[in-house]
Amino acid sequence: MITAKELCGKAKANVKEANTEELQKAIEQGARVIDVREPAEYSQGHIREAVNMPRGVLEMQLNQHPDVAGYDDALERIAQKPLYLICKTGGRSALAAESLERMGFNNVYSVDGGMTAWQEEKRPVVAGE
Ligand SMILES: O=S(=O)([O-])[S-]
Repeated sequence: MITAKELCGKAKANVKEANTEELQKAIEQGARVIDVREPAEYSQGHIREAVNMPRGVLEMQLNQHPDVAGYDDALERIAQKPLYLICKTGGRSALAAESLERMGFNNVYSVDGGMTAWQEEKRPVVAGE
């Protein structure tokens, strides 16, 4: 048996991580951001450019991302740009990144420190849906 913290630690060791500085630059360059927290957490404060797809449904909903929804090759399209996953502190996003890598995505980053770091650094957030 391992704890959730250990599970996340193993995932973090397996995936590419980015810090908030790198995320901010990536957003400026057009990268996509998916916030994998639950809707109630997202609505309390999120990055303006982030689309909410909770970790529990991410793999199933990815082809419905607003940038690619409706295309037969939605997943191939979403894979064409770097994808940054963010959660509260970087645990769920690492698990989610691991899963997307298993689906064949190789340009996926988990944001280390998550929204906690983003907000501690006073980077901009918006509330609501
Ligand atoms: O997994 S978590 O960092 O959002 S608590």
